Amino acid sequence: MALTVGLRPLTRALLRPWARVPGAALGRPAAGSGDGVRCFGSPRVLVEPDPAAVGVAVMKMRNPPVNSLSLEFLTELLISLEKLENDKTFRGIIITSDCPGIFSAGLDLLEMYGRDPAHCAEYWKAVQELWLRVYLSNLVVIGAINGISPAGGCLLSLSCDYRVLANNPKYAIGLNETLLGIIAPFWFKDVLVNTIGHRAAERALQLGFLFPPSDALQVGIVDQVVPEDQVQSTARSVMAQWLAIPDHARQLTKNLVRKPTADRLLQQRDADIQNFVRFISRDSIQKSLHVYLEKLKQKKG
Ligand SMILES: CC/C=C\C/C=C\C/C=C/CCC/C=C/C(=O)SCCNC(=O)CCNC(=O)[C@H](O)C(C)(C)COP(=O)(O)OP(=O)(O)OC[C@H]1O[C@@H](n2cnc3c(N)ncnc32)[C@H](O)[C@@H]1OP(=O)(O)O
Repeated sequence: MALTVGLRPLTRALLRPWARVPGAALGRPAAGSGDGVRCFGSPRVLVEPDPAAVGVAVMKMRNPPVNSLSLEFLTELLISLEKLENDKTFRGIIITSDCPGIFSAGLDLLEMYGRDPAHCAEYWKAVQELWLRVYLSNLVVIGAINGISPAGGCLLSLSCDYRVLANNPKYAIGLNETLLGIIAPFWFKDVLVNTIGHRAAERALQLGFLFPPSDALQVGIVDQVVPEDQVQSTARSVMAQWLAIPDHARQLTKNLVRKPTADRLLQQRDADIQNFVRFISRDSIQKSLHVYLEKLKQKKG
């Protein structure tokens, strides 16, 4: 899937061979990777082969303070995912967070507030790309959700094949866009409907539900809820179960199930980008984003 077509110089520069990142070349321990484990990645994404599971990589999101999906962060995630897809030694990825208490705060609001249409278009293209890359990945992708996961963070989780959520009442998950005065795009909606059903999705989307773990399990937005210190080990054991299936058969089946949903976006990516730019540029929407960003600041007292 072409990554750099139509992206501006900034993003193409970020997509340059990731090995440019000091100490993060495949085979050399990246800064802070501790015991020399062979890993790679970039400033905001650390990818470590799982020492206890052959063919499994753990992708740690580390864009403090809240793993908000900025353009740079999206680009680094895309680069890491592409490298894993192209490295045939890997069959599965566990996606998790290195930011305490937060899986991902979703799309970076500052990429959509006060930005020109060209930037919004570039940003939305990267958001589309991340979803398509995860949702259609040939790898087994398991979300080890160790923090709160609103909106874009929920979409990332829903795009995994399986979701393990830590049993901490603060770690709510959901597509809460209406609480911000915006809406979830059709492909966010489609993934939620596919996961929890039409009526539950309709209600959750309109009310901007953020489901605490027990409710998230009950409605089906996550597959398992476990004590916080068992999230990674549970993700690893589920991965082993999924990797026991022959890759080719599993990949063809995943594609059979997911391609119709992905095609709805693939067939209208440019129109979706234009719709997003028109929508997000509305004065009323910019005002909503401003009010929401102010609320976040006031919350800190
Ligand atoms: C007709 C329609 C046609 C077409 C429509 C087509 C498309 C429309 C599509 C529009 C876009 C929709 C899709 C949007 C998806 C999204 O993801 S929007 C983002 C949603 N995210 C949230 O609501 C989460 C907001 N954040 C929080 O609730 C909290 O920060 C937290 C619970 C995640 C963490 O709380 P704390 O630990 O207390 O941390 P703080 O709140 O103090 O935050 C620290 C710091 O980070 C900043 N920040 C937090 N979240 C974001 C974010 N998402 N983006 C940018 N920045 C964020 C926060 O402001 C603080 O900043 P500082 O004050 O420290 O500078």
